Amino acid sequence: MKKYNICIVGGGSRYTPDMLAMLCNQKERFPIKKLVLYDNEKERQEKVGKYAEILFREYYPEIEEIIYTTSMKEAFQDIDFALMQIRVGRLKMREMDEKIALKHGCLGQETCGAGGFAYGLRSIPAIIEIINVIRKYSPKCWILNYSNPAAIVAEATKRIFPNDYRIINICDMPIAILDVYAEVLGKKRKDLEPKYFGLNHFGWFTHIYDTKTGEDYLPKLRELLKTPIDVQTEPLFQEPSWSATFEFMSQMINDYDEYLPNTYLQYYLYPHKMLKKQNPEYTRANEVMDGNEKDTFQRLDAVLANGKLKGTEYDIDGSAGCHAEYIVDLATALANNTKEIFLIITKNNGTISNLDPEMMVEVPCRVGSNGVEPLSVGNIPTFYKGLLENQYAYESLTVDAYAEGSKAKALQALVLNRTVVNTNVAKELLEDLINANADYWPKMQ
Ligand SMILES: NC(=O)c1ccc[n+]([C@@H]2O[C@H](COP(=O)([O-])OP(=O)(O)OC[C@H]3O[C@@H](n4cnc5c(N)ncnc54)[C@H](O)[C@@H]3O)[C@@H](O)[C@H]2O)c1
Ligand SMILES: O=P(O)(O)OC[C@H]1O[C@H](O[C@H]2[C@H](O)[C@@H](O)[C@@H](O)O[C@@H]2CO)[C@H](O)[C@@H](O)[C@@H]1O
Ligand SMILES: [Mn+2]
Repeated sequence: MKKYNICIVGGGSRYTPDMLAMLCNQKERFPIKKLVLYDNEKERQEKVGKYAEILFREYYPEIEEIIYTTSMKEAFQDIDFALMQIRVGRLKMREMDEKIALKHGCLGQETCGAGGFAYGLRSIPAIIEIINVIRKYSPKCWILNYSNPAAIVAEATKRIFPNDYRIINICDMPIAILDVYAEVLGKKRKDLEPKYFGLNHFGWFTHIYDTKTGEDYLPKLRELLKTPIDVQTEPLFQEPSWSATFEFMSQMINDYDEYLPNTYLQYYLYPHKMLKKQNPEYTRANEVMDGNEKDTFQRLDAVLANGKLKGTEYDIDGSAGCHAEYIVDLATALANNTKEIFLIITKNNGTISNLDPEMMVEVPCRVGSNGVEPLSVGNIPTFYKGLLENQYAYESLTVDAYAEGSKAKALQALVLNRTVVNTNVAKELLEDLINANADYWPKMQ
């Protein structure tokens, strides 16, 4: 079986250690020859890189090469797959995004509203630069991007690299949702085939079919979910903010009599309610910094001190599968032309017939060695069409604001966002965001 050279871009991410463990557990179906970790922060990359060396020595001794580096030139030579998970400005800037929005009475969230807008304008230039360098050294490598805000990143990559079908933007939220609901149904995610339409973090499941019998479980699920659920075995439910998010699904399902919304719609359909739940002094970024990020790097320190994982509490033998396996599923579909179906962010081109062909929509796509092939959705009803056109106009204007360095377009984008709306608020918010992002954003006038 062919062995692949893979590069994790944002190799210092808090997700990387679990992703590496997952790659070790998946080596039979996705063998790796060379592993490269690339990050622009040396200290962080070194820590994860040293962890990778210990992990692979114990669980993947057959690997031929491990490189961790802050040099793009070194990182991107002869790569088959680049997995992109960068967070420009790290969690410190996420905290700024969330708190600045809240200061102006708007929702403070990583990818939605003013937070997602600010994050998008930081991500775009970094991602474009990285893709240009990858293409110089590995012209045919598959670039699997899940750096956020994926909707805005996807709109930018479509515009700058219009013919590059090897750039694929994907999000794991629908996968996490299906994992949770498969458990509610007493099934496995792979028993289910979803029909879905929307934009990233802004979409709806319309059917959830049994892959064998064709039965549509969505009506049954909607009934079950009208009462809040608690899926203790699901790791996400151990985090109060995620269990609250899933609990809130029942309100959305009770209020709307069709489909199954993506969890992120809570922010757009109930912005005032969500705003009231937020603490302007301690946001989700603080929870992640004090929780998952801290725990992850403490775990790495312990492994580096022990020099091993096997026989310690950090042993990965028998560890449960994780959502990140979808990346290997996707990579194997591309490499082996399996034609499996994934929800991907891709150019509409008539897939949703009554929406702009230019929109970057999130829809089921067949995936094979020639890339992604969206599956027809047809016309969508007026309510969804209106919401999606409004949200896409916001996303598109955000990319215009980047491309033209235009404050006017930035203001229009913010006003269109359902979590901002008010022009005077948007003007003040924009000034604060421009000042906070001076090191990252293009100059705007
Ligand atoms: N789409 C999805 O489904 C999904 C799911 C989870 C996380 N994410 C995204 O993955 C990314 C990583 O999240 P995280 O919480 O692990 O963040 P993190 O801060 O732990 O890690 C991000 C890493 O990116 C590095 N980085 C920042 N700018 C860079 C650049 N220009 N070049 C190279 N490296 C750079 C940072 O130094 C850091 O080590 C984020 O964009 C997050 O939103 C996406
Ligand atoms: O607030 P965070 O940083 O914990 O989460 C933000 C991300 O949330 C989604 O990702 C989930 C993912 O769906 C789930 O499978 C599991 O891996 O946890 C992730 C969050 O930790 C969302 O899809 C991402 O885009 C967000 O960045
Ligand atoms: Mn996502």
